[in-house]
Amino acid sequence: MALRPLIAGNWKMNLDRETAAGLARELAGAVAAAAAFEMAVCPPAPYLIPVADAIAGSPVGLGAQDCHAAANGAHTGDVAAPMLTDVGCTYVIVGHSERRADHGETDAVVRAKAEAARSVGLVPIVCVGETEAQRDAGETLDVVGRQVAGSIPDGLDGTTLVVAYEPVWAIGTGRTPTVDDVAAVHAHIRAALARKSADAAGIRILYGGSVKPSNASELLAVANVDGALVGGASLKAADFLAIARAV
Ligand SMILES: O=C(CO)COP(=O)(O)O
Repeated sequence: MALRPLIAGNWKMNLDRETAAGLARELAGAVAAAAAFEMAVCPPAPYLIPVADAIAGSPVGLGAQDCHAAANGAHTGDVAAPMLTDVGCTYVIVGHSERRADHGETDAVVRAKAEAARSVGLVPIVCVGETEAQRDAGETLDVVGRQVAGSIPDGLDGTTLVVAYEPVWAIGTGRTPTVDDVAAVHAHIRAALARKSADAAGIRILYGGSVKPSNASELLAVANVDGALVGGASLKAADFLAIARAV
């Protein structure tokens, strides 16, 4: 991998205040600034501030799991991108398949969120990935290509965006695509990014979906895989660190 890999933990709707801060403290104490990887954690919104405190002064970065497309206003229950920078976030996940499914987020909505994030200097981690039915129908590259085209802003200046390829059927299931399949999709995403940015080669493309210590080194070694977006295995410090150290 030519780019410095990003190992990001998506804690989803898990942990409580104490365990979240404890996990963050453990990671902060274990990661050196000169590590071969960059690490970030994405806790639930109420725990962003205690986690920010726990990782202060460490190389571990902070990300949120979603943001609204508007900078403020009458959007009960939502969180705006400027609020996330205000509490110390550098990343925000947008368009996770769980939000696309639970909240009906379309490519256009995801793109607006990515634009809102970038406008305040947050790096969006834009998620794409096919369902099992789409894979079985041989539609994976079409689906992912369409999602990249629709969810990622045009005319990207620079590399202040990350893409995460997360096959829906691989999330939380223990199943992963073959390394050849991962390579094919990541190459396809790289080509699609080249239509968005002159810096496509510098945009990190993460793989996500059942990444664990036992499969991390083989997945992270695939061409155009520039890190991982980890769910379940990011909730245990030892497992998440083992994944990061597999780069
Ligand atoms: O959805 C994911 C990360 O965003 C992946 O989750 P798992 O690692 O639990 O499969």
